[in-house]
Amino acid sequence: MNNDKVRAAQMALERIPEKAIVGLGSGSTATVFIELLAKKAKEEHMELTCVPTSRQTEELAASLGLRVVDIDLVDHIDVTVDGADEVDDALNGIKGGGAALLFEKIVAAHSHKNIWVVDSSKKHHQLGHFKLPVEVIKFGSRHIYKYLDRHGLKPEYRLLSDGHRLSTDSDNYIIDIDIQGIEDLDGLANQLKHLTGVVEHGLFMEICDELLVGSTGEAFERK
Ligand SMILES: O=C[C@H](O)[C@H](O)[C@H](O)COP(=O)(O)O
Repeated sequence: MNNDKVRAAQMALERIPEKAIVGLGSGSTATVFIELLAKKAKEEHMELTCVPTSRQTEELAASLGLRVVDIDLVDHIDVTVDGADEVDDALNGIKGGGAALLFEKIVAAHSHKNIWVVDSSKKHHQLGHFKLPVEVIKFGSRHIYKYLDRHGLKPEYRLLSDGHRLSTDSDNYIIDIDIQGIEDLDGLANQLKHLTGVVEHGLFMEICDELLVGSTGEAFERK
């Protein structure tokens, strides 16, 4: 197991109350957290209800004995622990490298606290090293692709290893775009949200409340 991920996950674990509704993120770092959480919950008889952010996370959490419920069955989520693909100094980030950005953003929006667990390679002064995932409805997606191309964003459909296009948990496509050098990310987020056929994008602005960096043991709170 990757030590940086374990350390970040352990730091997050300390922040989970004995009784809580917990949002479970997706990806490899979130997976480490879920495994540790399931172990601690069993050993310490924690009273947890968990809300997953992807089918994969749902299956994992249930298989480890965590109580998993649909987001619509809870009024709110106390704390969500998730990974990120890139984070800047203001704790804004890019997510969706594992194509789970839509459910992740919905769960985050209903969480009182959002904790991200990363290693220091994900931290950059400005976002754009990681391609920004944009989730689009399949119908007419080629037109969105062409729009993004015309705007110099170098779009690429996310493909599976067999060359077919990836389908998300909501049966949409992901188009990854290059946002290097773009300073007005709020403007970009707004522009993307207003494109008919775009379901969501992976820019998570002012969502992360606390960032835990496993490789250094540092914790940062959003100002
Ligand atoms: O869609 C996937 C999620 O946004 C993940 O949280 C993100 O890709 C980070 O994953 P990992 O911890 O595997 O680097």
